[in-house]
Amino acid sequence: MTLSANALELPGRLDGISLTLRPGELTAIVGPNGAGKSSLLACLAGLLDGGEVRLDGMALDEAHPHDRAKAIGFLPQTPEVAWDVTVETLVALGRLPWPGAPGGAAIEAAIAAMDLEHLRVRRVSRLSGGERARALLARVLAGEPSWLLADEPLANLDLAHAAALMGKLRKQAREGRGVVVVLHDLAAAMNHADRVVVLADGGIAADGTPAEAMTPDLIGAVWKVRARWLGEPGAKALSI
Ligand SMILES: Nc1ncnc2c1ncn2[C@@H]1O[C@H](COP(=O)(O)OP(=O)(O)OP(=O)(O)O)[C@@H](O)[C@H]1O
Repeated sequence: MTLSANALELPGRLDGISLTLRPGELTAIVGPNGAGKSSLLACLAGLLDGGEVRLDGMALDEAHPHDRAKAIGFLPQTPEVAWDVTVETLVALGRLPWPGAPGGAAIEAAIAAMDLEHLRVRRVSRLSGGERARALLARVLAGEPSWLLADEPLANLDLAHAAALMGKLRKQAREGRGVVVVLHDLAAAMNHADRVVVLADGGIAADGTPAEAMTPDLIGAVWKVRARWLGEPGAKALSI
């Protein structure tokens, strides 16, 4: 089930972006502030209309909203939680696209995957920023979507949870999901992604394996910094 975009256009935001994303891969979308990353992700999720997006050949805007919600799980950059429910209830809300279907196992798996067992009866208003981010991602995972689209999921996470989360997202991809994440941490993209799409000024500046897409020259041209990669494959750091 591929997810593809054809010549997406949003004035001042996206400038004719086409790409095909494949299941089983962790794709990182990177780029400077304002490059269009969130806009692209929202278009791929069917939440913003920038043109043609197809899920396995079918136009996303023709899919029933329930089917779309089952296929694509989306975690926005600043998710709102409308009700001050417990973590367990919040995660269970991820089963809404599946009315009547048993979801206990999926909810438990999502709670375990996000390391939330000890917080399950805690109300959302009493979580730290990082705990809340993990609970919100668990809600998306509980829906067992074929595609997982997350906008800056590392933003509030400490070092250990950020590394663990990238490992978990990679595992989701290895199990057959398509995983697409917007990241600012280029080292996380280098060490964990299968594919990196670099955006600049609403267009694609590079697209390939992390090493192909994020060369020091490309980073220099897009971010206007002199950078070099240090360390071994899988544990690289960016020196600026
Ligand atoms: N609702 C909107 N209407 C018009 N322009 C917008 C809107 N939201 C964002 N923009 C503009 O579109 C461009 C791309 O924004 P977008 O949020 O997609 O970038 P981004 O790469 O995700 O940035 P960041 O790294 O800062 O989150 C920016 O110039 C932004 O000011």
